[in-house]
Amino acid sequence: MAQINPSILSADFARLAEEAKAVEGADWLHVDVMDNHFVPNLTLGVPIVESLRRATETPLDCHLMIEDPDRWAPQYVEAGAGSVTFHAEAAAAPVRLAREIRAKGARASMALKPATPIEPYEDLLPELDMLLIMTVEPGFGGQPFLDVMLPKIRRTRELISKHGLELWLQVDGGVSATTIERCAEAGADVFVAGSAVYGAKDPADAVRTLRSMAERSTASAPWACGH
Ligand SMILES: O=C(CO)[C@H](O)[C@H](O)COP(=O)(O)O
Repeated sequence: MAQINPSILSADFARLAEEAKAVEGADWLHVDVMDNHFVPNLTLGVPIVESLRRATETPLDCHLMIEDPDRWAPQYVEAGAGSVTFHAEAAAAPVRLAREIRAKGARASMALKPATPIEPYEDLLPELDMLLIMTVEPGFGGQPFLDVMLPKIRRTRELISKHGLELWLQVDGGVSATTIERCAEAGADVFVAGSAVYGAKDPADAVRTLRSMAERSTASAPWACGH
């Protein structure tokens, strides 16, 4: 089943609780944590995640675009995140960190920037619940989708199938009604959408539309059966 995770990076930060409620019905709320070091932008941290946890029933999918995730990621689990994504380029000990996130009770996920290949991480995949392939350079919403990432999505789906893993494959960046079908056909099953959801007149309806487009595109994919 396709999952749609609205990215609060495109929400109105002065009304975060209302903006979170506006997309109830989404699978997860994608929370973009940026430290102005790993990426050239600054957003929010642990206290706001704690507040969001109280403001919505939707589980929180925290994407840490930060340096030193080995130190900070466990605090996001304690703050109430149901899934925590750290970047492969930033983690000093990704296996140890994934195990710690899981041991604390959240789903462990690792992200790859566009220029980072999947192949060196093949042996780590069983340690993860989700792999995030960035389809823009991380840091800002509203950027155009990088379709040169489609082969990497395909290769990652093949590795997941080869190893028989129950790993979710998330894409983030430029996902919209014009790009989601290509991502789904390539093998993604979790879709982060910022401007395509919060830029819509009815964000909840945008979530439903994106989900049905993705589901139609993957209905006959062998890896999607029973998903
Ligand atoms: O991680 C991100 C940027 O680093 C955002 O989640 C992403 O860009 C979503 O915004 P949009 O759908 O508008 O591209």
